[in-house]
Amino acid sequence: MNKKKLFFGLGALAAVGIGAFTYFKLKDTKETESSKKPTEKSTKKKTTKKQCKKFECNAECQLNNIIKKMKERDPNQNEFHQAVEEVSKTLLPLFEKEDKYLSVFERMLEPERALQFRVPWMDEAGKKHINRGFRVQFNSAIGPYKGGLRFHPTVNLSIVKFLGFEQILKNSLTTLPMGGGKGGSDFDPKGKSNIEIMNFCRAFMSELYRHIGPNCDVPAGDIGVGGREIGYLYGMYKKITAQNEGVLTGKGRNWGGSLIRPEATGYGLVYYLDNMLQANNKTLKGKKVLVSGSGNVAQYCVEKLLDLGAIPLTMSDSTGYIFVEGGITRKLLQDIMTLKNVKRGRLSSLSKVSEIKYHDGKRPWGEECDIALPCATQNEINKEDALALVKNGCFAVAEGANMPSDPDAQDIYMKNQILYGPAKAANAGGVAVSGLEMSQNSLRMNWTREEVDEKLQNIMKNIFNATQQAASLYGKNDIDYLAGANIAGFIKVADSMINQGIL
Ligand SMILES: NC(=O)C1=CN([C@@H]2O[C@H](COP(=O)(O)OP(=O)(O)OC[C@H]3O[C@@H](n4cnc5c(N)ncnc54)[C@H](O)[C@@H]3O)[C@@H](O)[C@H]2O)C=CC1
Ligand SMILES: O=C(O)CCC(=O)C(=O)O
Repeated sequence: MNKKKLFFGLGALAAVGIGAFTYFKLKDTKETESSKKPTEKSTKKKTTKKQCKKFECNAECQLNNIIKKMKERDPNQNEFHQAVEEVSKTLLPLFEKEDKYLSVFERMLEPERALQFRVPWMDEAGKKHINRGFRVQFNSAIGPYKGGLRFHPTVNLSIVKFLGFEQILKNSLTTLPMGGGKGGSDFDPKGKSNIEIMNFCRAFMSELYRHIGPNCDVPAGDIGVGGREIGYLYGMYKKITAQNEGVLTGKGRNWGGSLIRPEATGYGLVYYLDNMLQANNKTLKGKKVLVSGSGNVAQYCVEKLLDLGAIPLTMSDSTGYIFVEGGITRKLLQDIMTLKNVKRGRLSSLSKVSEIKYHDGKRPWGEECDIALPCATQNEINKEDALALVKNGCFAVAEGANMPSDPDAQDIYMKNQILYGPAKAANAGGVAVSGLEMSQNSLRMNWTREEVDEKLQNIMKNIFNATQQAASLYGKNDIDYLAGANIAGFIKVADSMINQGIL
């Protein structure tokens, strides 16, 4: 190499170095200098794709870059992308006002820790099986990681990350000190014997135990994980560690559980709905309600609807739905609880009961109603379903399940001024009472049913108020509770992350 070329090469390297240093320095400064607000002019600047270069990039352009990078990093995680994109759209007005939050948001998209492990177990016939276990410890800015475990054949890293990401903001909304996490396995509990369920839970905990603890990470239930599974998981944790401590929630009431935890997600959903209706001069009494699902959340949602004088018309499972013209009665609900929780059977087995119409392979969203409460699983309401709801008179949707409405369905709610209670606000009652279970464990005390229920009602009221306030500050309109929930949940976590430095 001649001297001229060497000189030129060194010069170019130095220029790139100085450029990169200045860029990262600028990024750093944005995050730590929280008091510097952007000027009116800079927040209003519109960006075209052409303008999208490092130093001209406004909030929208920077956000697009963050989303692009996230997708490139994990191209196959569709559910996670969906959850993040929904949140990011609603946070843009906040980022435009306070650009310190952008880099925090970027950091928030990367889990603090994502664990994947082998779960080998044996069935009753002596056959060996291998499943995959996951625990994503997403964010601990405001407290120990907290969130459920899902056992379902569809579970993969994308599902666990979408659920864990939602959990960060949901837990923040509860006002309790809980970070976000989620876990599970692609194990399918359907058709397994009690002994097989126990074998699997023991195998799962024999790895998970080393990563969790009452001040570090506190799992609970979700789809396919109820009181029975929490019992087997807790028993194994105790056997390995010799510690009797609040490492899981949803425990049995005789061994550290909280009263009302089984009911909490369904009850909390109806409390949130009731607050949302009252704020819009409506009531629940006499309203016809479509409920999907027939598991933990759906069952107690129907129970609370009956308490408050509404008329639940439907319930469903993965093979179809039941419609009851005059409304599901307490007696029928009791039968469904026994069918699902004890016999572990299908709703189709009720098809011969005279007052029930069973619709095989369908979802309930085509029926006439006032209110829809999806309580089964993600993306169970699509564009066609949402259009059918609107056409058939539905004026409110509140989500018991996590992310049950796909983005098209959400757009339709918005365009038609449907009162929409998004999952991370409306179904936060479950994790809120899990937080109360943790408090009772720490205090070594048990609160009464009435005490816990009163706290749950207050928490759901506060969550509704927080989502309402943030909606009127940053939302597209005063009933944009989706934006309200995302923004109210995000600010608390983001401020805590900023306070704790770049970790
Ligand atoms: N258990 C809890 O405390 C909380 C649960 N959730 C969410 O609520 C939803 C329901 O959970 P759980 O009731 O706890 O579970 P679960 O296991 O008790 O019941 C799940 C229900 O969903 C139905 N289901 C599952 N996949 C389906 C599909 N593809 N199509 C139609 N129905 C289907 C099942 O048949 C069952 O009725 C999930 O989205 C979960 O993430 C949200 C907050 C807390
Ligand atoms: O109670 C908990 O920790 C779990 C609740 C949960 O998984 C959820 O809110 O989706």
